[in-house]
Amino acid sequence: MQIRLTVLRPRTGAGLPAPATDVLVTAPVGTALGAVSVALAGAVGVRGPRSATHVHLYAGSRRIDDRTPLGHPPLLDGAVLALGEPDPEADSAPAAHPGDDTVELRVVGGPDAGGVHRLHGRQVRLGRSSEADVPLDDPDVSRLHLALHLSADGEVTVHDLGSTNGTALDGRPVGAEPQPLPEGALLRLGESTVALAAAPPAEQTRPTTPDGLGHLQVSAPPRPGRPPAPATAEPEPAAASTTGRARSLLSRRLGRAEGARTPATPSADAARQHLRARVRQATAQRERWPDAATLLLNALGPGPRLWERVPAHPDALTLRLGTADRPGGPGTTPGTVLPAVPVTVDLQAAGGLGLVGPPERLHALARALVAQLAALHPPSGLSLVVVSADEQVPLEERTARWAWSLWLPHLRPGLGQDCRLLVGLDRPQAEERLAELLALAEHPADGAAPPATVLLVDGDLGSQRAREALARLLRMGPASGVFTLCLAERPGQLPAGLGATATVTGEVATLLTVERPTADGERERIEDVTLDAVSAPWAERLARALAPLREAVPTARGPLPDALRLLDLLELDTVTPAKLSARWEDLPSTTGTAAALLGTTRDDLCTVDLAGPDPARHQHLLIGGARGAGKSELLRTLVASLAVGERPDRLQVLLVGGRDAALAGCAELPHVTAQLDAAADPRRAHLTAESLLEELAHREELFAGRGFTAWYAEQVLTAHTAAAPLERPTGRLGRPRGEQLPAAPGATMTGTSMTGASVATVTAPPAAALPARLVVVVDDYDALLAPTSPAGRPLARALAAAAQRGGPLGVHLVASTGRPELSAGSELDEAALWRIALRTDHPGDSELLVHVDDAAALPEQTPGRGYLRRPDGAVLAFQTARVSGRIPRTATLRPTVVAIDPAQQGAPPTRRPVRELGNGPTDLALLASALQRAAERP
Ligand SMILES: Nc1ncnc2c1ncn2[C@@H]1O[C@H](COP(=O)(O)OP(=O)(O)OP(=O)(O)O)[C@@H](O)[C@H]1O
Repeated sequence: MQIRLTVLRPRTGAGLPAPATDVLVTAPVGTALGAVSVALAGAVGVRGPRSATHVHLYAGSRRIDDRTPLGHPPLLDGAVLALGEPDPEADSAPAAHPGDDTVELRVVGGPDAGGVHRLHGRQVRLGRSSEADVPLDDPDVSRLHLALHLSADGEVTVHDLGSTNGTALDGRPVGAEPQPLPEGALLRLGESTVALAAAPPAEQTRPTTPDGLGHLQVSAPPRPGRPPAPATAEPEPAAASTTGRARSLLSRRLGRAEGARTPATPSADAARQHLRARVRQATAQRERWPDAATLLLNALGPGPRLWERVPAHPDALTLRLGTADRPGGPGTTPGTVLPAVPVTVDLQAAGGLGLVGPPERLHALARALVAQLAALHPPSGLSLVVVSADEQVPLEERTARWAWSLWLPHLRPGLGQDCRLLVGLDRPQAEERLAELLALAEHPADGAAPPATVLLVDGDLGSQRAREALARLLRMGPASGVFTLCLAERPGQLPAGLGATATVTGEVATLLTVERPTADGERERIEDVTLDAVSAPWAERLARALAPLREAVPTARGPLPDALRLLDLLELDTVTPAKLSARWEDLPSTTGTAAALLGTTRDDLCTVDLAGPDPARHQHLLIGGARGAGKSELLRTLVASLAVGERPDRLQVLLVGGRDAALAGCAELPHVTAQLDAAADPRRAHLTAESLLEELAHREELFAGRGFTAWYAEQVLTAHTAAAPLERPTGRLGRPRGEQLPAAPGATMTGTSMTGASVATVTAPPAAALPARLVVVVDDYDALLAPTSPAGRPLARALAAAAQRGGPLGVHLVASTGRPELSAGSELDEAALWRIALRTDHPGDSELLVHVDDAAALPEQTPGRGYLRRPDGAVLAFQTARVSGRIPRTATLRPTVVAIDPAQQGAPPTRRPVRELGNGPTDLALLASALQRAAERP
């Protein structure tokens, strides 16, 4: 396990910020904080204490117990630990505890947006000065600009403190006389907009589950769709505006809205309707394009809107740049203006966006945009790449500027990029990032569309090579899947090919002029947009809130992972007999299952269900692929996964191995009744073939025309009814513990005839138990079919019979073939409704297997990648999860704490010579041992 933490050194003087160091902690799962606390103190230069008991670490204002395991809350990725004293910043943290009744003041727009302030006390002053209770970094705001009063009964009033530029409440000027400030009303001071809101209710917080590895799994985002427009009160008509600079500021927003608010409508009713439509539209637009404060609250919660913009979302990749007075839509009087509604740019339409202006303001705007992308789009649907390699700016400054973004989970490389994070903070890193993006856009890994990436380029790229790569990406446009945000001081410094621009204007650089494409292919220019900008500490707070969050489903779109661990997918990182038997306990008692989790598709987990959904149809699986494509590993993954999913008395596995004893590792699973090497032991092959045929005949007789599922359910029901009056504790099938179900004559095949003397592990079901579902797994099926395989021929005939008659009887075949042309036309080929093509040598092989030729284009470097054809005809690309790997190296190493150099995060990481332990147990061995013990539990 690896987590990134920040350690704060005790302050050296009052008012001075605590010096901070970011560290990478590498430790086995379950390591307690105490094991690394001395090293954490050492990382910030505090040496001396030899024992953990002398090192006190705090998360916020709370001391952390030394026994807290690393990777569990609060020791999650991105956490800040204060050494020796509570975190001095902890009290100023906004809204970490939703659900109480307090009122919040949110800064919803302007050059210092995003703030969320809990209102405490009777009077709260807002202003530019540090003396203000809510300081705002807005040049148009006076030092002490306005005051809010909170009465004991919860009423809030506002009055201006004699500010230079005035205050406006929903368009009406506010003077020295206190006016009620209702929730949701927009209060304007300078270029900033603030609003009162109730703290979000606790039930709006999305559930999270710690994974023990430093992350919190967040449940899937809501389905794509737009949030409904909330009901709002009608505003009062606006009054006249004020004088001087105040007039110039307010009239820009209010004057035009003013004029529009006196429509010549035929009746008062119609006027009211138009006014209602205007309010509804403005509110709906503000909801749809959330402000920075809403984003922060959703990251901290995490709230319902976190990562809502999955790729299919109608607003995916559309950025809110600021707010302006914009024309009303249908239902409002012509000429109506919606005040202070978001102005957006759709990156999918524009391809790229150029941002021009003075660096400081530009970076604050860029922070708001990157934070917005990260809070609204899940990392599986969007990756972010930050490149800041302009050699005119010192490396330290570039690094400090973008250090906050390094906490965003969207910067983690997911496609084998040679770096720790997707950043380019010097020339070689920038060249590498651009080359990677170009390669991905021009040669997508497996023929699929490249994943969406937003590339932020801050200033010049530092080299001709990188500039050329960017120019090629921009020429490709949205088809490249890369959407670029370019920052420049002057328009002439922007590269060609950006479809939209936003230029910072205004006396104090708080406005934007936006040029963007319209839906009908024209260009549109919008002036006087009050830009949304956020401070660096705000952006870091949001990024740290996102740092530990992970989507509950490992992949939701786009690239398939290069490698996956089955135990991770099964959420069995630490696999114990108790966990396994708990899963079996939860199984339904009527019909056995035969579902195997194989890996992930682009959207979801990849599962094969041999028992459903139509049990009357033959449910077999045929797997084909070239040498080294990953067939044997896929079989092992399938068998391991079947075993986790069903108890050994209800699902049994017969292994028929091919060359290389590829299935040997599975023989230890308690579900495996026999393992046979047909070529090495022709006699047993013969006996096995006979037993299989007998078993089919026996089941046909026993079930008397019914299917396995129906018959099984009936037997369980009968046993359950018979057992009920006994009032004894019942077992998992509903039968009294220790009692047998009614004898099923002949139902002994799995315990006797199919299990031979030379079997590695035999776990027989209780005598006379119900016949279990039987999965016959055959590696190298084509070898059995070959005319040179006399030993295999009887077995091949029995397998053919199982293919034709077995499905409804609960006997399923899973077979792999390296020569699809040999297995083509066989009974199994005819009957298999589930089909997989891993990488094939020829398109024709892929066609034979999954009826599309795509598997021939799969790369050799990613064994286990393939296409699954489901019984409904859908064909999905997937990556097989691995079960024969050894436990990750970090799982057994001594814990280490290493300082992180942010400037090197984009450089190739130092290679470890061995990625897995050479002689530790494989995941399969760990799983088999835990399954055996689970099977022995009463
Ligand atoms: N899903 C996977 N993830 C990562 N590596 C894999 C995966 N599947 C297979 N490999 C690796 O690829 C190599 C070949 O895998 P495997 O033996 O399963 O292929 P095969 O198709 O059975 O080959 P052959 O036909 O030669 O027996 C092995 O080194 C294995 O570790």
